[in-house]
Amino acid sequence: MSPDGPTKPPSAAPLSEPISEQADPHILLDAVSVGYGETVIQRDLSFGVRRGDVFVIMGGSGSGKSTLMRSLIGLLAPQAGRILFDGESFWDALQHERTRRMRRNGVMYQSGALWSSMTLEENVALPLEQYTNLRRSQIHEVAVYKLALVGLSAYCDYYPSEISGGMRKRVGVARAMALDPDILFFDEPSAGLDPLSARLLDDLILELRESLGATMVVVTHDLASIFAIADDSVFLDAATQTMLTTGNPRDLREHCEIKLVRDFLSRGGE
Ligand SMILES: Nc1ncnc2c1ncn2[C@@H]1O[C@H](COP(=O)(O)OP(=O)(O)OP(=O)(O)O)[C@@H](O)[C@H]1O
Repeated sequence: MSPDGPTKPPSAAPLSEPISEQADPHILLDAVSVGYGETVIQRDLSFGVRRGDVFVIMGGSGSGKSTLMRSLIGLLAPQAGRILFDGESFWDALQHERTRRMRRNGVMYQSGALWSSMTLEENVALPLEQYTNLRRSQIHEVAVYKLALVGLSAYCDYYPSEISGGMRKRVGVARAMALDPDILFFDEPSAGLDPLSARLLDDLILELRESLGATMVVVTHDLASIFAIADDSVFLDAATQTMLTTGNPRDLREHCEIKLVRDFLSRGGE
């Protein structure tokens, strides 16, 4: 195997091997393939996400990051393999168990995905109204609290069109946290943001990890974000349609034996 070639992924090991070094991973992928219909986008994905880590799914455009994300958040069944949360196989579970699990996973979508006709508070309250039996006054309290966590308590009555793109993303984070998830998924959080707003969102992700202790899974190809927030990562490759490596991105930038990964993490300039 050439150290520079995108050949067999060094860490795509069977379940019985190195992944077990991670005691009690929060999320575990075991030989997962994802794609659409007969078309495979990524195959043989085997890695663990440690509890409380910020874990980044990275790779070039079209490598399948969002596709993998869809399988992790319950929108797209994998073509093969297992995805385990707390040791339980998500896609093998009964529908009502899957639904219960999905409620424990918060998702922040790329656009923020807010309802334009609702105030920020109403947007954050929506999952509480849908999935809990809380009284109206309690829902109000929780929604205001979540907006305060993302620094927007003064904007509860604003509409999405009245705030900036960075603030809308924060509302998306507040809504993703509404049901006190123990895993938070972020799809391209910095997309469309200026560098300063993107940096503030990175800071927010780290603050929330500290204060909530949640596990964060982030899809991004923004290098500044990757180095700012990631404890651990997986690199997906479009050409070989599989993962090339896992690890802390700073370590990978310096020491990864695969040139493609080093080039990606240093913008091609070493
Ligand atoms: N609904 C779909 N049906 C069929 N193919 C799809 C669908 N969505 C995405 N694809 C294809 O899957 C491949 C991976 O796309 P995906 O969006 O997962 O990549 P990505 O790494 O997230 O890309 P980017 O960084 O550009 O957002 C692409 O070739 C894309 O055309």
